[in-house]
Amino acid sequence: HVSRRWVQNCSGTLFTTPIFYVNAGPHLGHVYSALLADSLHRERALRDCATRLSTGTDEHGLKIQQAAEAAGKAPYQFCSEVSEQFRAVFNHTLISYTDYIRTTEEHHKRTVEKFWTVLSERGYIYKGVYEGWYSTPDESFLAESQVMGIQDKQGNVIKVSTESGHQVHWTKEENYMFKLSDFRPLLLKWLETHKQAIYPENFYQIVLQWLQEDLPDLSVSRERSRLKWGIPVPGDSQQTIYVWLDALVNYLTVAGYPEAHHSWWPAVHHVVGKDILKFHAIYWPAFLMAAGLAPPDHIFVHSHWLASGQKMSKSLGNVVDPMDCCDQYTVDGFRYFLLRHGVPDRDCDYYHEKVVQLLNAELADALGGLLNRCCASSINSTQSYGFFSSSCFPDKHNCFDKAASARAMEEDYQLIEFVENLPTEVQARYEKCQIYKALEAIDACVRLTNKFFQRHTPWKLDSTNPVEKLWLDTIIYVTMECLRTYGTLLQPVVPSIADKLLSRLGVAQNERTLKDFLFLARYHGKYCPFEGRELGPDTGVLFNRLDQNKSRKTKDPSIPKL
Ligand SMILES: Nc1ncnc2c1ncn2[C@@H]1O[C@H](COP(=O)(O)OP(=O)(O)OP(=O)(O)O)[C@@H](O)[C@H]1O
Repeated sequence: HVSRRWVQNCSGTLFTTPIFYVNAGPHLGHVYSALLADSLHRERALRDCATRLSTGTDEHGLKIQQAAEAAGKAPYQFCSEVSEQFRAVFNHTLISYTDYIRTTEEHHKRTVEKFWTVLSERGYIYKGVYEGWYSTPDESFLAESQVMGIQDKQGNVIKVSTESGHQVHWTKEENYMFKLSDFRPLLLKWLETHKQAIYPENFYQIVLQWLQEDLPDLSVSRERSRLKWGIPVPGDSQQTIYVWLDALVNYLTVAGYPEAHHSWWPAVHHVVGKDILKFHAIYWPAFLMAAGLAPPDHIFVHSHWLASGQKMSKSLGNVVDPMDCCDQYTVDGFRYFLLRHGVPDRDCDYYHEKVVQLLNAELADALGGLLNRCCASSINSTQSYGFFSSSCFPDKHNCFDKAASARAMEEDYQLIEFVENLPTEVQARYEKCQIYKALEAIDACVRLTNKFFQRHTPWKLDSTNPVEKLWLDTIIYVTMECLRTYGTLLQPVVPSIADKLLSRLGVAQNERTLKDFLFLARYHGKYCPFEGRELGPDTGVLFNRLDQNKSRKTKDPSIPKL
């Protein structure tokens, strides 16, 4: 049975978002990463599994040092202000984080120092002279194969990173190096034996490809004279720990390393954008192996939101403000759109018309319309959950039950089969971080339920006739059971809408988990606590239709303010 399977599979999981670099405020892309992790975390909680969600801010490095200088602020004050902006946006968009970490916190510094010391004591760090190309915006040294020459606006030939396009400069300095080159065989073995470690599959293949290429040792410190805003190397105050090593260790800080991480490590699921795949899928597992720890269980990678065909990014300045989106579409509407339309394995274009069209079709018309119809007092005169009649809807597998009064049709049996399987399908989609597919499956069922309602034209049934009343009550009960399933499954994505829907159906807070979820109990000859229950009092619209032109006019920056 479905619910038994869930309990068996249940173990504690720590979901993480990337920690966000505070050289500028949050945009839609950051919220998307956080939302994916948030709904994975909420879905686990719905199955009564132990789960945590961590997010936070990455606050060291040259870019922050420079951004703070430009803003005329002390680095820590600058970081605190931007970190608070991220926290405010995550609170507003209902990201249910359990841990919010800042890399400037003392306990994180201690974890990084400890982690560095372990790497050093195990012989994976040595001092060397590094000479090569350096990209300040990317905080990375690059091999010759990773740079190319282009002409700048003045016609001078400059070198840029082939991956990010940022200018690079020839740099020579004494650094601590990490023996990354030692780890190629171990990383390959890990990926061979953990084919689901990096998901979706196309990113797994990309990482395998990288491992066929040159894997030089990695510089993991910078001269303190150049980079002051960072954690000093233990025992060498002239060097600062590389910001990426510092940032990645945040996951261990949250897990409680070095004393208390065992109950959460390696049951970790990182959600990351594809731009930081190499750091998470090569450097991070190698650091962990060097420290004698296992790599994380899963790395879920997602692609980018584009604005007019280009990656939405703070350096390009083409970002969409998540707060504006929440104003226009409501928080739940915005969450639904990003998770329903965002496909992790390929980039997605973001534009207003698409959001309005999707939300009107799926949340307002299909889901909201269905709820309205079965709660309308013209059809549901007793304002209740309905009653099930097995003579109208006999058990398909029990031929003795088939009575002359049976009204259910073949398509109705198909509907209940689809809805019955929906929780399992949704769970399978979540396990692969295919939330858009989970939502697609729910939407397909919502549409089938609308058809069921339409097919039987309950508004034509005479409720004063006892025989017709039995069938009318059954139609309402079946529709409500379907809606209860959708409301329960939608909680990780649209928590407020799901709450409104379930409250309207009279489903109590403690009846909303998936642990003992049973669909259509009465059809299976079991007791159903919801049958005949009075509906909740909130008759408000589930999701108001959006006006395509209106929202656009108020938010289009090309329209000058009067
Ligand atoms: N356009 C985007 N689409 C989806 N996710 C994004 C996008 N931009 C950023 N992210 C998420 O936020 C993380 C951190 O991004 P970052 O802070 O580097 O933002 P950015 O706007 O890309 O900055 P920069 O322009 O300086 O590279 C990414 O790894 C990814 O998880």
